[in-house]
Amino acid sequence: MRIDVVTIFPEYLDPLRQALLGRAIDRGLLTLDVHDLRAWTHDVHKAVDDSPYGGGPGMVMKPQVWGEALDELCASGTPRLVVPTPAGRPFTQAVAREYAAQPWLVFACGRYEGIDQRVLDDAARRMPVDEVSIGDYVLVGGEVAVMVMVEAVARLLPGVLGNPASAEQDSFSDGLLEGPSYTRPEVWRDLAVPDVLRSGNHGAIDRWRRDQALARTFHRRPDLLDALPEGALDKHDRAQ
Ligand SMILES: O=C(OCc1ccccc1)c1cn[nH]c1
Repeated sequence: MRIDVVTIFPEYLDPLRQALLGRAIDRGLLTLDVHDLRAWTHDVHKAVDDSPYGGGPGMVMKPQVWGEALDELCASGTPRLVVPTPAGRPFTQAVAREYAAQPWLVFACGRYEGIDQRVLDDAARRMPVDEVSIGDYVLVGGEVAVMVMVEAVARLLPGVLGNPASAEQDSFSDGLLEGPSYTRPEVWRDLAVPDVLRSGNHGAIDRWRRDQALARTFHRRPDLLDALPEGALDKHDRAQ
């Protein structure tokens, strides 16, 4: 997978080159190229923003600079353009799986009040464009949202995670939240590990884990229960 990121703060994306993701990049499992948007300005001040038509607070990112950047970066093919914004469709594990199947993603990091809408409208004439939200809050720029999405996507790529099973058993992969996890010691500050997990009875362990996931989902994210496909919950589940 090829990933390009366009931003006025390229160094903000440096953490993606650390640890597991950094090793995946070094191994060529994905490429990550980060571009400074100001490289496509032509004025001495390298201006990337201007006042909003219709008035209002803040500034809007100029269309000309973004247009030239995307023209150059997307000249050799048709990537999917992903634009983080509070006004986007929700980024979920399902979207991460969708993106993990893409050969080429280009992320556009907005700052200020955002990017002139015509940049996205023009880009949509020649590539798929997704305006995506990672949550219902407002950041200062898209860079942190891009790091969230790149991490969620990259960990799904073959070979990135040591144990592929952990991507399959993700939270959300069966539509439920993950239950609690434990490791040694058996008792810590007088808190004991639930007996069933040390019983060696894997049927009982699987049942207990599912019950814990159901209870946690019911209490913290009842919306996820409503979204479960028909028949996802068996008789025992419903009895919880
Ligand atoms: O703040 C976000 O993106 C940065 C951004 C982009 C455009 C204008 C303002 C801020 C964001 C919040 N949830 N998902 C994305």
